[in-house]
Amino acid sequence: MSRHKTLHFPQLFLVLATLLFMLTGVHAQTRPNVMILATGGTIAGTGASSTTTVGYTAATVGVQQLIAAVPELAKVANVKGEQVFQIASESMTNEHWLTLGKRVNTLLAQADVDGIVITHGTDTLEETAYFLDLVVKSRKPVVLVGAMRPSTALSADGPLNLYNAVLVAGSRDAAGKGVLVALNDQIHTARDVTKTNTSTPDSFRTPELGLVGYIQGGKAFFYRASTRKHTFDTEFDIANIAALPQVDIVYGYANMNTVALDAFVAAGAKGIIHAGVGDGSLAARVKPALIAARKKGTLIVRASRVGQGILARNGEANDDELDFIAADTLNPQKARILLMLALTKTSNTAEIQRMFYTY
Ligand SMILES: NC(=O)CC[C@H](N)C(=O)O
Repeated sequence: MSRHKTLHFPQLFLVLATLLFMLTGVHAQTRPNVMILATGGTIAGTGASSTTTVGYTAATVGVQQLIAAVPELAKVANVKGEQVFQIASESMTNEHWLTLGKRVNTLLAQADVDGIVITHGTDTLEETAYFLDLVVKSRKPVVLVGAMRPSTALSADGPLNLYNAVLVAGSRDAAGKGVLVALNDQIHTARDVTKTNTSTPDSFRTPELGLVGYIQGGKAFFYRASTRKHTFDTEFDIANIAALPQVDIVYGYANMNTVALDAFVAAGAKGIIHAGVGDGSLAARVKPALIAARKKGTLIVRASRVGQGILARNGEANDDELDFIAADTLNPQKARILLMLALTKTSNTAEIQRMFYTY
């Protein structure tokens, strides 16, 4: 005798209802919860006309308007917005970073937040990204995004960049990869990405070390990850930090003098990033001032203005003897961030050099 029973109406109804629920209700529930923290920049900028791509005003459009401009977001994530700041990113300060970092950590500790997108001006986007890469205590994705054209421009890049960033922040594959930067359909690591062009949409690049992924057809694809420690795996904790130590950058060039260096040291700089020419070479008339500053207690990190390559420790200067630190592959603006955070833990140069080879 057959064990099969005919499905009667109430059972059939239940099966159909369950199927319908799975196709609609459950789908909505499984969409990731992505928080968009808006800070300003060109992505929130407006110009006088649709052909204005320079000379516009940054940081005028609010986060709800940014979200409303991309209704497609609702299909890929449960998106909420929060206006953290409304500034052009050249005005970003250490205080803004501490506020933002603490807010990100608070949100990521919540079970109902799966990932965070931060909209940001592009000028210092790489710096904020690297700061967060060192202080965010979570494996959940954090993605920085900006735009090179204001929201009012023809072919504005902000809306698609935002959509892509939300996709990355909601992607399981992005978890544990550190803070990411997504613009122009590409995904980069915070540590290695840099702005390379004053105005074109392909400005964000990771020269030599390479991007880590692409966004295409509504999906993030990853091909590599950084070997450097980040986020959940760093020794830095800003929870109880109200201010960061003063660290400044002196730029190297032919005919360089010590005016800026002396002024920074006199103003109480705890550390100086020497953005030297070439492999971080020290001009004959600047070197004695750096040595004197170190003797007085200021930490000196040798970095390069070149933009690519390893800064060789004990190469252009005897760092062991002078008690200087080599920046490894960090550009000067990122070396400044690591030195500030390092100084919250120690002023031991060997320890700080270890950090520069770790993060
Ligand atoms: N493309 C941009 O976002 C640059 C605008 C502005 N200078 C900023 O960084 O916020």
